[in-house]
Amino acid sequence: MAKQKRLKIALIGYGAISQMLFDVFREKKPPIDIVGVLVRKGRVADTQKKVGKKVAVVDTLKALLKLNPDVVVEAASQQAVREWGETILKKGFDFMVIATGAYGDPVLWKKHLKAAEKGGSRLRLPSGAIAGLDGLLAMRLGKLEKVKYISIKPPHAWTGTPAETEFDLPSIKEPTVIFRGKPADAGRLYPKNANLAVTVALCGAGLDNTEIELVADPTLPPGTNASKLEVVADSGELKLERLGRAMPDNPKTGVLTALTMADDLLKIVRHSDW
Ligand SMILES: NC(=O)C1=CN([C@@H]2O[C@H](COP(=O)(O)OP(=O)(O)OC[C@H]3O[C@@H](n4cnc5c(N)ncnc54)[C@H](OP(=O)(O)O)[C@@H]3O)[C@@H](O)[C@H]2O)C=CC1
Ligand SMILES: O=C([O-])CC(=O)C(=O)O
Repeated sequence: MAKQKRLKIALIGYGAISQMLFDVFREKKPPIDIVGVLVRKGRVADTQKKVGKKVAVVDTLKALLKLNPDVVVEAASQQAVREWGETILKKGFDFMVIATGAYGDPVLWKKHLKAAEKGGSRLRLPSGAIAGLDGLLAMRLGKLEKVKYISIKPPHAWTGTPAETEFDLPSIKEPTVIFRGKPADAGRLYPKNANLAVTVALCGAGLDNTEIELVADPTLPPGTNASKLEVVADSGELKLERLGRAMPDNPKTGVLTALTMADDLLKIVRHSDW
Protein backbone atom coordinates (compact mmCIF):
# COMPACT_ATOMS: atom_id res chain seq x y z
CA MET A 1 0.00 0.00 0.00
CA ALA A 2 1.32 3.46 -0.91
CA LYS A 3 2.37 5.53 2.09
CA GLN A 4 0.01 8.46 2.52
CA LYS A 5 1.54 11.91 2.16
CA ARG A 6 0.72 14.17 5.11
CA LEU A 7 -1.20 17.34 4.35
CA LYS A 8 0.54 20.54 5.40
CA ILE A 9 -1.69 23.44 6.34
CA ALA A 10 -0.85 26.99 7.37
CA LEU A 11 -3.29 29.16 9.30
CA ILE A 12 -3.89 32.89 9.09
CA GLY A 13 -5.10 34.10 12.49
CA TYR A 14 -4.99 32.46 15.89
CA GLY A 15 -8.45 33.05 17.33
CA ALA A 16 -11.42 30.87 18.24
CA ILE A 17 -11.54 28.95 14.93
CA SER A 18 -7.79 28.28 14.65
CA GLN A 19 -7.65 27.05 18.23
CA MET A 20 -10.48 24.65 17.55
CA LEU A 21 -8.72 23.35 14.43
CA PHE A 22 -5.66 22.58 16.58
CA ASP A 23 -7.92 20.78 19.10
CA VAL A 24 -9.75 18.71 16.48
CA PHE A 25 -6.55 17.56 14.74
CA ARG A 26 -4.87 16.84 18.08
CA GLU A 27 -7.79 14.64 19.06
CA LYS A 28 -8.52 12.91 15.71
CA LYS A 29 -4.86 12.57 14.68
CA PRO A 30 -5.41 12.70 10.89
CA PRO A 31 -2.39 12.85 8.55
CA ILE A 32 -2.53 16.63 8.69
CA ASP A 33 0.17 18.91 10.10
CA ILE A 34 -0.40 22.54 10.99
CA VAL A 35 3.02 23.81 9.96
CA GLY A 36 2.58 27.51 10.61
CA VAL A 37 0.42 30.32 11.90
CA LEU A 38 0.44 33.92 10.69
CA VAL A 39 -0.42 36.42 13.42
CA ARG A 40 -0.32 40.17 13.75
CA LYS A 41 2.98 41.85 14.49
CA GLY A 42 3.66 41.76 18.23
CA ARG A 43 1.71 38.51 18.79
CA VAL A 44 4.43 36.08 17.70
CA ALA A 45 6.03 35.23 21.07
CA ASP A 46 2.71 34.89 22.87
CA THR A 47 1.23 32.64 20.15
CA GLN A 48 4.42 30.56 19.94
CA LYS A 49 4.05 29.71 23.63
CA LYS A 50 0.51 28.49 23.01
CA VAL A 51 1.13 26.35 19.91
CA GLY A 52 4.45 24.80 20.90
CA LYS A 53 7.83 24.64 19.16
CA LYS A 54 6.81 22.38 16.25
CA VAL A 55 4.63 25.08 14.68
CA ALA A 56 6.25 28.13 13.08
CA VAL A 57 4.64 31.38 14.17
CA VAL A 58 5.28 34.21 11.73
CA ASP A 59 4.08 37.73 11.06
CA THR A 60 4.44 37.99 7.29
CA LEU A 61 2.73 36.15 4.45
CA LYS A 62 6.12 35.61 2.81
CA ALA A 63 7.35 33.65 5.83
CA LEU A 64 4.12 31.63 5.94
CA LEU A 65 4.36 30.64 2.26
CA LYS A 66 8.03 29.68 2.74
CA LEU A 67 6.72 26.77 4.82
CA ASN A 68 5.28 25.46 1.54
CA PRO A 69 1.82 24.48 2.83
CA ASP A 70 -0.64 22.50 0.70
CA VAL A 71 -3.47 24.73 1.92
CA VAL A 72 -3.43 28.20 3.46
CA VAL A 73 -6.41 28.50 5.79
CA GLU A 74 -7.80 31.95 6.55
CA ALA A 75 -9.37 32.02 10.01
CA ALA A 76 -8.88 35.73 10.57
CA SER A 77 -10.88 38.47 8.86
CA GLN A 78 -12.22 39.85 5.60
CA GLN A 79 -9.24 42.21 5.62
CA ALA A 80 -6.85 39.22 5.49
CA VAL A 81 -8.78 37.78 2.53
CA ARG A 82 -8.61 41.10 0.69
CA GLU A 83 -4.95 41.68 1.49
CA TRP A 84 -3.45 38.29 0.75
CA GLY A 85 -5.89 36.10 -1.20
CA GLU A 86 -4.74 37.05 -4.67
CA THR A 87 -1.04 36.50 -3.92
CA ILE A 88 -1.69 33.14 -2.26
CA LEU A 89 -3.78 31.84 -5.16
CA LYS A 90 -1.53 33.28 -7.89
CA LYS A 91 1.50 31.60 -6.33
CA GLY A 92 -0.29 28.27 -6.65
CA PHE A 93 -1.31 27.69 -3.03
CA ASP A 94 -4.84 26.45 -2.30
CA PHE A 95 -6.66 28.99 -0.13
CA MET A 96 -9.48 28.21 2.29
CA VAL A 97 -11.61 31.24 3.09
CA ILE A 98 -14.06 31.55 5.97
CA ALA A 99 -14.45 35.36 6.14
CA THR A 100 -16.50 34.99 2.96
CA GLY A 101 -18.19 38.35 3.48
CA ALA A 102 -15.20 39.76 1.58
CA TYR A 103 -16.75 38.29 -1.56
CA GLY A 104 -19.70 40.65 -1.29
CA ASP A 105 -17.32 42.66 -3.49
CA PRO A 106 -17.77 41.12 -6.97
CA VAL A 107 -14.47 42.62 -8.17
CA LEU A 108 -12.53 40.77 -5.45
CA TRP A 109 -14.44 37.53 -6.11
CA LYS A 110 -13.58 37.63 -9.83
CA LYS A 111 -9.98 38.59 -9.08
CA HIS A 112 -9.56 35.56 -6.80
CA LEU A 113 -11.16 33.17 -9.29
CA LYS A 114 -8.81 34.48 -11.97
CA ALA A 115 -5.80 34.20 -9.64
CA ALA A 116 -6.72 30.58 -8.89
CA GLU A 117 -7.01 29.85 -12.60
CA LYS A 118 -3.62 31.47 -13.25
CA GLY A 119 -1.94 29.77 -10.30
CA GLY A 120 -3.52 26.35 -10.88
CA SER A 121 -4.76 26.59 -7.29
CA ARG A 122 -8.14 26.16 -5.65
CA LEU A 123 -10.29 28.44 -3.56
CA ARG A 124 -11.74 26.18 -0.87
CA LEU A 125 -15.02 27.41 0.60
CA PRO A 126 -16.33 25.34 3.51
CA SER A 127 -20.00 25.77 4.48
CA GLY A 128 -19.32 27.55 7.77
CA ALA A 129 -22.00 27.78 10.42
CA ILE A 130 -24.85 26.61 8.21
CA ALA A 131 -26.02 23.42 6.56
CA GLY A 132 -27.91 22.75 3.36
CA LEU A 133 -25.61 24.54 0.93
CA ASP A 134 -25.24 21.27 -1.01
CA GLY A 135 -28.99 21.42 -1.71
CA LEU A 136 -28.90 25.11 -2.59
CA LEU A 137 -25.95 24.65 -4.98
CA ALA A 138 -27.82 21.88 -6.78
CA MET A 139 -31.14 23.76 -6.81
CA ARG A 140 -29.53 26.76 -8.53
CA LEU A 141 -28.98 24.57 -11.59
CA GLY A 142 -32.74 24.92 -12.03
CA LYS A 143 -34.70 28.09 -11.27
CA LEU A 144 -34.47 29.67 -7.83
CA GLU A 145 -37.57 31.67 -6.92
CA LYS A 146 -36.68 32.74 -3.39
CA VAL A 147 -33.64 32.46 -1.13
CA LYS A 148 -33.76 33.92 2.35
CA TYR A 149 -31.16 33.63 5.11
CA ILE A 150 -31.89 34.70 8.68
CA SER A 151 -29.09 34.84 11.26
CA ILE A 152 -30.19 34.92 14.89
CA LYS A 153 -27.77 35.69 17.71
CA PRO A 154 -28.16 36.92 21.29
CA PRO A 155 -28.07 40.72 21.68
CA HIS A 156 -24.54 40.72 23.16
CA ALA A 157 -23.19 39.02 20.00
CA TRP A 158 -24.08 42.22 18.11
CA THR A 159 -21.92 44.48 20.28
CA GLY A 160 -19.31 46.42 18.32
CA THR A 161 -21.59 46.48 15.25
CA PRO A 162 -23.78 49.21 13.68
CA ALA A 163 -26.75 47.64 15.51
CA GLU A 164 -25.45 49.36 18.64
CA THR A 165 -26.16 52.82 17.29
CA GLU A 166 -29.79 52.03 16.47
CA PHE A 167 -30.68 49.71 19.35
CA ASP A 168 -29.96 49.55 23.05
CA LEU A 169 -28.85 45.93 22.83
CA PRO A 170 -28.93 45.06 26.56
CA SER A 171 -32.55 46.21 26.84
CA ILE A 172 -33.86 44.10 23.93
CA LYS A 173 -36.52 41.81 25.42
CA GLU A 174 -37.85 40.00 22.36
CA PRO A 175 -36.49 38.84 18.97
CA THR A 176 -35.71 42.03 17.03
CA VAL A 177 -34.64 42.41 13.40
CA ILE A 178 -31.55 44.63 13.45
CA PHE A 179 -30.82 44.45 9.71
CA ARG A 180 -32.90 43.65 6.66
CA GLY A 181 -31.32 44.04 3.23
CA LYS A 182 -28.75 42.84 0.72
CA PRO A 183 -26.05 40.22 1.37
CA ALA A 184 -23.10 42.45 0.47
CA ASP A 185 -24.25 45.15 2.90
CA ALA A 186 -24.76 42.58 5.67
CA GLY A 187 -21.27 41.14 5.09
CA ARG A 188 -19.66 44.58 4.97
CA LEU A 189 -21.47 46.14 7.93
CA TYR A 190 -21.30 43.00 10.12
CA PRO A 191 -17.94 41.47 9.10
CA LYS A 192 -17.68 39.26 12.20
CA ASN A 193 -21.33 38.16 12.14
CA ALA A 194 -22.73 37.93 8.64
CA ASN A 195 -20.23 36.25 6.34
CA LEU A 196 -22.85 33.61 5.68
CA ALA A 197 -25.12 36.20 4.06
CA VAL A 198 -22.60 36.36 1.22
CA THR A 199 -21.92 32.60 1.26
CA VAL A 200 -25.65 31.88 0.82
CA ALA A 201 -25.93 34.48 -1.95
CA LEU A 202 -22.96 33.14 -3.91
CA CYS A 203 -24.15 29.54 -3.53
CA GLY A 204 -27.63 30.47 -4.69
CA ALA A 205 -29.55 33.38 -6.20
CA GLY A 206 -26.68 35.89 -6.18
CA LEU A 207 -25.98 39.16 -4.41
CA ASP A 208 -29.03 40.97 -5.79
CA ASN A 209 -31.68 38.32 -5.30
CA THR A 210 -31.05 36.96 -1.81
CA GLU A 211 -32.97 38.27 1.21
CA ILE A 212 -31.07 38.73 4.46
CA GLU A 213 -32.29 39.34 8.01
CA LEU A 214 -30.12 39.65 11.10
CA VAL A 215 -31.90 39.20 14.41
CA ALA A 216 -30.98 39.93 18.04
CA ASP A 217 -32.83 37.34 20.12
CA PRO A 218 -32.55 37.33 23.93
CA THR A 219 -34.69 34.17 24.16
CA LEU A 220 -32.06 31.88 22.60
CA PRO A 221 -30.69 29.21 24.94
CA PRO A 222 -27.49 30.55 26.57
CA GLY A 223 -24.34 30.07 24.48
CA THR A 224 -26.13 29.45 21.21
CA ASN A 225 -26.67 31.04 17.79
CA ALA A 226 -29.34 30.09 15.30
CA SER A 227 -30.15 30.50 11.64
CA LYS A 228 -32.83 29.76 9.09
CA LEU A 229 -32.50 29.13 5.39
CA GLU A 230 -35.55 29.18 3.14
CA VAL A 231 -35.31 28.22 -0.52
CA VAL A 232 -38.08 27.98 -3.10
CA ALA A 233 -37.07 26.56 -6.48
CA ASP A 234 -38.63 24.78 -9.43
CA SER A 235 -37.10 21.56 -8.07
CA GLY A 236 -38.76 21.93 -4.67
CA GLU A 237 -38.46 23.75 -1.37
CA LEU A 238 -35.90 23.71 1.40
CA LYS A 239 -36.50 24.93 4.94
CA LEU A 240 -33.66 24.62 7.35
CA GLU A 241 -33.38 25.64 10.99
CA ARG A 242 -30.12 25.45 12.89
CA LEU A 243 -29.47 25.90 16.57
CA GLY A 244 -25.74 25.84 17.18
CA ARG A 245 -23.36 26.22 20.07
CA ALA A 246 -21.31 29.43 19.93
CA MET A 247 -17.56 29.35 20.55
CA PRO A 248 -16.85 29.84 24.25
CA ASP A 249 -14.18 32.44 23.33
CA ASN A 250 -16.24 34.23 20.69
CA PRO A 251 -20.05 34.50 20.94
CA LYS A 252 -20.20 35.77 17.35
CA THR A 253 -18.87 32.49 15.89
CA GLY A 254 -20.64 29.12 15.75
CA VAL A 255 -18.64 25.99 16.64
CA LEU A 256 -19.94 24.42 13.43
CA THR A 257 -17.81 26.88 11.45
CA ALA A 258 -14.53 25.34 12.57
CA LEU A 259 -15.92 21.83 12.23
CA THR A 260 -16.88 22.37 8.58
CA MET A 261 -13.38 23.70 7.93
CA ALA A 262 -11.84 20.66 9.63
CA ASP A 263 -14.14 18.35 7.67
CA ASP A 264 -13.18 20.00 4.38
CA LEU A 265 -9.49 19.45 5.17
CA LEU A 266 -10.14 15.88 6.30
CA LYS A 267 -11.84 15.20 2.94
CA ILE A 268 -8.51 15.88 1.24
CA VAL A 269 -6.77 13.13 3.20
CA ARG A 270 -9.46 10.50 3.22
CA HIS A 271 -10.34 8.39 0.21
CA SER A 272 -14.02 9.21 -0.05
CA ASP A 273 -16.17 12.29 0.41
CA TRP A 274 -17.66 11.00 3.67
N1 LIG B 1 -18.45 31.83 7.10
C1 LIG B 1 -18.85 31.54 8.31
O1 LIG B 1 -19.72 30.70 8.53
C2 LIG B 1 -18.24 32.21 9.48
C3 LIG B 1 -17.16 33.05 9.35
N2 LIG B 1 -16.56 33.59 10.46
C4 LIG B 1 -15.41 34.47 10.28
O2 LIG B 1 -14.21 33.75 10.53
C5 LIG B 1 -13.19 34.64 10.96
C6 LIG B 1 -12.46 34.08 12.18
O3 LIG B 1 -13.38 33.81 13.21
P1 LIG B 1 -12.90 33.58 14.71
O4 LIG B 1 -11.74 32.67 14.77
O5 LIG B 1 -14.11 33.28 15.49
O6 LIG B 1 -12.43 35.07 15.07
P2 LIG B 1 -11.50 35.54 16.28
O7 LIG B 1 -11.73 37.01 16.38
O8 LIG B 1 -11.68 34.68 17.48
O9 LIG B 1 -10.03 35.26 15.72
C7 LIG B 1 -9.51 35.86 14.57
C8 LIG B 1 -8.05 36.14 14.84
O10 LIG B 1 -7.42 36.51 13.61
C9 LIG B 1 -6.69 37.70 13.82
N3 LIG B 1 -6.59 38.44 12.57
C10 LIG B 1 -7.53 39.15 11.93
N4 LIG B 1 -7.03 39.68 10.81
C11 LIG B 1 -5.72 39.32 10.76
C12 LIG B 1 -4.67 39.57 9.87
N5 LIG B 1 -4.85 40.32 8.78
N6 LIG B 1 -3.46 39.04 10.13
C13 LIG B 1 -3.26 38.27 11.23
N7 LIG B 1 -4.22 37.99 12.14
C14 LIG B 1 -5.43 38.52 11.88
C15 LIG B 1 -7.48 38.45 14.88
O11 LIG B 1 -6.68 39.42 15.50
P3 LIG B 1 -7.36 40.78 16.02
O12 LIG B 1 -8.25 40.37 17.16
O13 LIG B 1 -6.19 41.62 16.38
O14 LIG B 1 -8.16 41.33 14.88
C16 LIG B 1 -7.86 37.31 15.81
O15 LIG B 1 -6.81 36.99 16.69
C17 LIG B 1 -13.89 35.98 11.25
O16 LIG B 1 -13.70 36.85 10.16
C18 LIG B 1 -15.34 35.58 11.32
O17 LIG B 1 -16.21 36.61 10.99
C19 LIG B 1 -17.00 33.28 11.71
C20 LIG B 1 -18.08 32.47 11.87
C21 LIG B 1 -18.82 31.91 10.79
O1 LIG C 1 -21.30 31.71 13.25
C1 LIG C 1 -22.30 32.19 12.71
O2 LIG C 1 -23.46 32.07 13.17
C2 LIG C 1 -22.19 32.91 11.39
C3 LIG C 1 -21.26 34.03 11.37
O3 LIG C 1 -20.69 34.44 12.36
C4 LIG C 1 -21.01 34.67 10.07
O4 LIG C 1 -21.78 34.45 9.13
O5 LIG C 1 -20.04 35.43 9.99
